[in-house]
Amino acid sequence: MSAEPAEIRAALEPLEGRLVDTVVALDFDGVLAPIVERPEDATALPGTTATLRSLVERVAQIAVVTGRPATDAVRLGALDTVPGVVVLGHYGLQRWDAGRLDSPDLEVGVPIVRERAFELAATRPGVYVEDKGHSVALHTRNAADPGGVLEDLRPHAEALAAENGLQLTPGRFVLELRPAGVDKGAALRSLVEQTGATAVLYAGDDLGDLPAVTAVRELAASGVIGLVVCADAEEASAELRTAADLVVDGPAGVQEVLRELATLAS
Ligand SMILES: O=P(O)(O)OC[C@H]1O[C@H](O[C@H]2O[C@H](CO)[C@@H](O)[C@H](O)[C@H]2O)[C@H](O)[C@@H](O)[C@@H]1O
Repeated sequence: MSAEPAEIRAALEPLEGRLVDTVVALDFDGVLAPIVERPEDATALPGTTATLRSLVERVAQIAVVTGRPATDAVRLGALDTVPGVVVLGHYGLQRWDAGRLDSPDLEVGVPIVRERAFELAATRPGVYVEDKGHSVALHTRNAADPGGVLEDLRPHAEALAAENGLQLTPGRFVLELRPAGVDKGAALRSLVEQTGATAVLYAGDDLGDLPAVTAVRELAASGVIGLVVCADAEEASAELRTAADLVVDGPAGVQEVLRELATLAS
């Protein structure tokens, strides 16, 4: 059940008077953009960029932290219309900032995995391969039995990841094969360190967001005020929902939180 406005206000209270020292980190799919059947059709909920613009100069940093390639999230979210926002793509592997993209070289295992992913999809109707350059995602949302096909694919994906030095990250009807050694938790810790922030708000919805939740809790031990928001929906991670301080109704609920945040004193 989504938080009432009074509950949102109460949760944000510890950030009153310290906006300027707060990092606001937001997942993209399911948090800024409603979930849709085809990844390429995702787009930020109307009002997102206006809401981000109203906040961006008042906080230490707004970052979109996503499993997408950074430039995909920028394009789908029109994030280049929000000066000051940074986008950490591929779970923190890439950084996009003011039109400049920092991205490492491709992992050697990725081309092999890509080829094999297309083979696995060819024999499973409805399975879609998202070629993300640095990673490969097998989507089952449009299969007749999305959960069943995901479980059928899982051991193949696990073996492929292990054989090619990659990491398997499951998500909402998706299995992602991606470079190991990066996650949203490490990305968030770096952001807080770089900005010297004393508070952090993180909003997520899926399994790939859990390392960021751990980071928020660990940062609290060193005095950084943390608030975790779960953008809820039928498919949101139950673990994330339980771990969150505030549960709101999908991207519309996240926008409500951000609008309320913008009313706080700096
Ligand atoms: O970290 P995120 O920004 O949440 O990205 C995670 C993955 O999201 C995308 O897939 C999900 O959204 C799709 C569009 O709504 C949906 O069709 C799919 O079922 C979801 O799993 C994206 O396609 C992946 O590349 C991201 O890694």
